[in-house]
Amino acid sequence: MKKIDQWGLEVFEVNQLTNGRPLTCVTYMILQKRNFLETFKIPVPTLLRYIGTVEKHYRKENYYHNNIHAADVAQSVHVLLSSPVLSSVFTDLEILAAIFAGAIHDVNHPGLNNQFLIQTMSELAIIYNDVSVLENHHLAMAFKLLQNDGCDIFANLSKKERQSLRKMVIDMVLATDMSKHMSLLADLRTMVEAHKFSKGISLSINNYSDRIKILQCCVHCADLSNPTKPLHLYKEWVKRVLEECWCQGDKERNLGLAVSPMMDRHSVSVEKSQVGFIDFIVQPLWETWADLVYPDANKILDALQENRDYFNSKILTSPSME
Ligand SMILES: COc1ccc(C2=NN(C3CCN(C(=O)CN4C(=O)CC(C)(C)CC4=O)CC3)C(=O)[C@@H]3CC=CC[C@H]23)cc1OC
Ligand SMILES: [Mg+2]
Ligand SMILES: [Zn+2]
Repeated sequence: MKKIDQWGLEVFEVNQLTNGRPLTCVTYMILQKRNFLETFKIPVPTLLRYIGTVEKHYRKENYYHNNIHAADVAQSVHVLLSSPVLSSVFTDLEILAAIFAGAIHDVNHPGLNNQFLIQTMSELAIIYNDVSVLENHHLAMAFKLLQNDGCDIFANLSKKERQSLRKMVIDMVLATDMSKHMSLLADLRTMVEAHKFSKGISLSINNYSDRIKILQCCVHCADLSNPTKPLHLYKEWVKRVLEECWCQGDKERNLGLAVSPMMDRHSVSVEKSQVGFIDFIVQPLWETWADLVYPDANKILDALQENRDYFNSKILTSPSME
């Protein structure tokens, strides 16, 4: 577990070693490492009870949106916020909020996307009026579980700290809704451009909207970090996300609903969709993040490029083999 600070933690091995409790283990290690248990007076039994309950509310039957993905995102947030360029930019409370957001950001995910829940007028879509249905559900569940006996890990924070943490966590998890991706990226680009003119001056951002923007992007980057990880991990995530998408596609087909492109096991080209996902979504976001924390994310950008080239080389070249 000394790898808790490294990009590319063997999170599937951690899952094996912890008998299926990687989220509890990773979250405990990170908070311990950052001395947050002392700083925020979080009793270990309370942390283990709460995060253990959260872990149980991730659906193990999901191939992708499960507790391993949550552990992966929480740990990735931890590494991103350890970036030297960002050292002394964020307060301990902001970092605690971001790690917590990463840990709970997909809790109780049904393995179906917002579009499906809305189209089938599911209970969740009715509750949240079709607006960021999943993301609202993850947040409500996470904060509800805090009220379980002996689970309030934030009991020893001041009222003001609790309110601030809650607002930041809500803003970060709502920003993991992919429908917010383009506007989030545009805002980040604007900030990076503005920061370039203050070259050399360390990232000094003193208004909430800029600070939360960077934290939102940090969690969003972590949520879209699969293609930036060592290839063997990335390939495992591709297998899992496709399995989960294809299950949804099967449900859509059986319900006579239109099957979205990536969800159709009979038509999707795995390699093509990964190259497209990287070119249109992942690379633009990570390029901008890497600009913000230059040069700290250069190795991550290189790994992304290598992984893109790998999948691109696997695309069947001769058209006849389409
Ligand atoms: C490891 O591979 C993946 C991991 C996670 C995801 C997720 N996908 N999405 C959406 C992202 C936006 N989106 C697409 O871009 C689908 N798509 C196209 O529409 C055409 C294209 C750009 C050429 C290729 C392409 O990928 C739909 C799916 C989510 O909302 C999930 C939940 C939150 C974060 C990411 C996650 C996708 C992966 O491989 C595609
Ligand atoms: Mg999500
Ligand atoms: Zn996620």
